[in-house]
Amino acid sequence: MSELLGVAVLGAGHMGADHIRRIDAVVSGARVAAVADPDVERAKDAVGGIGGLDGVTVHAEAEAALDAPGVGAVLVASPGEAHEQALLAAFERGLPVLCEKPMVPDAAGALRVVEAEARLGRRLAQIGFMRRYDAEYRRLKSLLDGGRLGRPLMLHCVHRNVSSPPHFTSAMLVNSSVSHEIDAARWLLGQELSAVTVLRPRPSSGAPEGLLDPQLVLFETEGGAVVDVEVFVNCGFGYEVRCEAVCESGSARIGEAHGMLVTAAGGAREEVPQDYLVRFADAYDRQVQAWVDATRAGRVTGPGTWDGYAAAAAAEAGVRALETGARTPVVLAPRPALGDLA
Ligand SMILES: NC(=O)c1ccc[n+]([C@@H]2O[C@H](COP(=O)([O-])OP(=O)(O)OC[C@H]3O[C@@H](n4cnc5c(N)ncnc54)[C@H](O)[C@@H]3O)[C@@H](O)[C@H]2O)c1
Ligand SMILES: O[C@H]1[C@H](O)[C@@H](O)[C@H](O)[C@@H](O)[C@H]1O
Repeated sequence: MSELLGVAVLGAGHMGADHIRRIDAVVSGARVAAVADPDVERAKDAVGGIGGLDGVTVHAEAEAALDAPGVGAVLVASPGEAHEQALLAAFERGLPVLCEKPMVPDAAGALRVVEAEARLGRRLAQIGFMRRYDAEYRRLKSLLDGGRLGRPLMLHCVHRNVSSPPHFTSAMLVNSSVSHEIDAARWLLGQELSAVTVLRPRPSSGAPEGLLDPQLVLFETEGGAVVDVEVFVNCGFGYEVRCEAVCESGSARIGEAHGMLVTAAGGAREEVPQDYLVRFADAYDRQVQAWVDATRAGRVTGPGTWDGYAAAAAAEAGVRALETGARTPVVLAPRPALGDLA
């Protein structure tokens, strides 16, 4: 296919604006065809950032962007609560979608999306778990899959943000931030998560009033592995994402060295990225390029709606565990095959 893929971007906030720039300047084979945001000025600013409105329409309503001229695919970067409606609207129109995480924040809504896609009988959605496209995570995945270190016993994970946005809640540490570790653990280990417990240390004085930050989230898997995640979204000093896999005959650690190491005046200083747009820049680029390439070839690859649902179910159990202090099972619905619900 030689024609560029026309993409409608829903949501022109931090991620949406960055994806608009990426589609325009980094990714090949696609162009921004339409942008929707209820804050139309924000949408116009993002479009202004790629040189203006030539060939791009701006809308207040997501559905209007899906129906705009030249749209052949959709990138959803609105808040999680808006994703179910956006995904179902894209499915109704037969449009392939790349949807930012969390696919849908609640498990029941996420399952409705899985079922809607199963009724179509073909995949249409890729979910934005971009760590699967990060070079270090990919190396760790092939090492574990190769079996050289033996069976993985534990994953020790760290997820720190400099600060959280104003609307961030204690539940969002689990269902927004830790959703990345949930997906990474399922993918790295090739197993579903089976139970979750959340410990709540006394909150940092750097956290906003009432926010339970940090938290220690412990998952058990169906194959008997344990995954611990320190999540700390107001650490104040850097964006740090680490993962160590401890296996029967060795361990492997990623996420340690990202910035430049500057040695001067008798000391050495390593730069620490300040946010995800820097730390995972290459992963977002590869993720969107892979989506565009697959879409233009008539295929859908990468994490799918079942991964989005499984992450939502584990996160929902995690939020219950946070509230109750109890070990909480992760219960998944039976997985429908594509076409099963036709
Ligand atoms: N993959 C990652 O690492 C990563 C990083 C940050 C955010 N995200 C995800 O990206 C999504 C957006 O996050 P953000 O940080 O850009 O948020 P944001 O608040 O900066 O931007 C969201 C934008 O969506 C708009 N919006 C609200 N309802 C809408 C609707 N129905 N249709 C279209 N637009 C709508 C808002 O007006 C706002 O401009 C979330 O799902 C978030 O979890 C992912
Ligand atoms: O929505 C964001 C995003 O997913 C980031 O990758 C994560 O580090 C943040 O904690 C989360 O709030």
